[in-house]
Amino acid sequence: MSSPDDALSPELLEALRRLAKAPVLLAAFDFDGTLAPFTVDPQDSRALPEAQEALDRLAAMERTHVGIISGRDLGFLRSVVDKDRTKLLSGSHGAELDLHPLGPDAGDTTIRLSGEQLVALDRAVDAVREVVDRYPGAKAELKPAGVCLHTRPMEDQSLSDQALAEMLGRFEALDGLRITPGQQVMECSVLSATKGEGVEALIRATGADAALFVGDDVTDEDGMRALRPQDVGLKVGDKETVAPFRVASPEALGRLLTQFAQLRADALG
Ligand SMILES: O=P(O)(O)OC[C@H]1O[C@H](O[C@H]2O[C@H](CO)[C@@H](O)[C@H](O)[C@H]2O)[C@H](O)[C@@H](O)[C@@H]1O
Repeated sequence: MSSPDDALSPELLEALRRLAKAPVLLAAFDFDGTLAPFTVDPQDSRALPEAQEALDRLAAMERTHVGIISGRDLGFLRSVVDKDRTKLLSGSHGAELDLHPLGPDAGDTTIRLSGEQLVALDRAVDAVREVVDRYPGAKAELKPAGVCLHTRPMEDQSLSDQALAEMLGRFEALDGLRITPGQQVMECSVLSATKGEGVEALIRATGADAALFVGDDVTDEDGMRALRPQDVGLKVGDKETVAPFRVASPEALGRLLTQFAQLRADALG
């Protein structure tokens, strides 16, 4: 069903029509807040059915690659958004790559931490656990190269802000961490990869003539900045962005993707 805030501007429609005609196309997406609305428990998060259907449809088309570039790890992405194993995956904010649709020699990247990085990660995990103990409702999420403090389950907004600020201070006092504030989350990684590297890796691996990248958060801006002049950046929501286009919500994106999949199908004939 369409909604009044869905009407695509003529400029966005024109950009999508142009992208749909690319000889080789990459359509790449952030996950949380973009394909999937936020949930209190990160494990419950799923792409909206309309968005998932459009991604699956696009990924089945010739000369069309679908990528997911997320802060989530590859295990989560495989089991939740790539069940049919047709998508290119960049996990852990660009640190992990799974390029299986391109064949076995496409150049996957897995995380191997040095002794020093493992020590830094242990210290970060301890710091998160200490903050979780002090703030009822706060939760830890462990990842292959990092750890997050989640405060969405906390009822008191000012306590949530306080927990996030305290977590930031604790991370800043430790060595070897890249800190990424997010949406009611404070995350750190012992690796320095960004979503810019994720976008570049997928463009390089697919040889895409043109790419679409869609994201909602601060970390997605690295991906937006990695786009080339012929590519299109699309922001979900109202946060600051370098992207030239916006949609209001994951729901609006799902509807746009249905239209975009049809444009691509028509262009491929
Ligand atoms: O790069 P993304 O795909 O956007 O992942 C960024 C982080 O998203 C997740 O946290 C966010 O979504 C949760 C589920 O909706 C929500 O509870 C939380 O408040 C959000 O910040 C995820 O849990 C993190 O690991 C990702 O790094």
